[in-house]
Amino acid sequence: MISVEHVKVSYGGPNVVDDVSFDIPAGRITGLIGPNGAGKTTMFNAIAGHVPLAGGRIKLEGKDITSLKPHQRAARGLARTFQIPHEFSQLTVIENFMAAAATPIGENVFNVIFRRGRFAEEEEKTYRAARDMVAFLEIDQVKDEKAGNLSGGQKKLLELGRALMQKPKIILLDEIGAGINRTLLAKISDKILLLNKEQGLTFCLIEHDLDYVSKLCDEVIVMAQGTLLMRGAVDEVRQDARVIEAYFGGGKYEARP
Ligand SMILES: Nc1ncnc2c1ncn2[C@@H]1O[C@H](COP(=O)(O)OP(=O)(O)OP(=O)(O)O)[C@@H](O)[C@H]1O
Repeated sequence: MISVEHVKVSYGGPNVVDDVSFDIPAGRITGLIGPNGAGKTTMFNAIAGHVPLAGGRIKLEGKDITSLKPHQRAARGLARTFQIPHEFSQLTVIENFMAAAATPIGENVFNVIFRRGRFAEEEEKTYRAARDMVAFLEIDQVKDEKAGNLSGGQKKLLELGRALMQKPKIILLDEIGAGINRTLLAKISDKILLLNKEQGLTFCLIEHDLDYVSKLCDEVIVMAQGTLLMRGAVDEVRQDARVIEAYFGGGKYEARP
């Protein structure tokens, strides 16, 4: 689905991602793990087009997307969530979902003036899709709440819903489970597994809790200090001496309390 080929990224100084190559296979849930500062979010930024590459290329379904802007990559089916949710805080949950929907028909003047009927029809369709998303995520009680007033966990659900409204083929989830309680965490994993199994949606997720990763992911890619350390099944990776050294600093792994 995604091929990362010899990617390098620099924020002005030395490369923080340095010659990294891996594939994210279609229809699977792949984890991207590694210690703080390993370059995981930077890699997501590179894949989604939020930072320029200092070298290498990114392919989506075999096509080179390296020169495409983020919205062009989104139009080809690539969605992402952010570690710090990017909601429109003054809009309600429903409005946030509508704003995130793929290619609203009313976006240019021609459509607004000459295709009013069609515009209303599309808007109604988008509204229905937004309502369906509220139902899918089971957040009916906050659907008319301004996004800025939601709890941290509810914002994570909103972030997932906004990505899903783009009708993507692949979603990059950046620490969707961070800082939320176990009940909500379980709910989010159920949704991810359902979307993967029933719709074949591809996921790549960054997450620090390896127990959580092992429940969701078929395979994990491990980064450390801007490089690719290894990839494999979670249990295999967990026992690898290089990973223990890099990821856990040689210490014992502590599960989420
Ligand atoms: N906008 C930026 N400008 C300059 N340096 C940055 C920027 N963003 C990240 N970095 C640096 O790039 C390196 C990789 O950071 P990145 O956030 O990609 O790591 P990470 O693996 O996602 O870490 P974490 O698990 O803590 O989120 C770090 O040394 C970080 O300080």
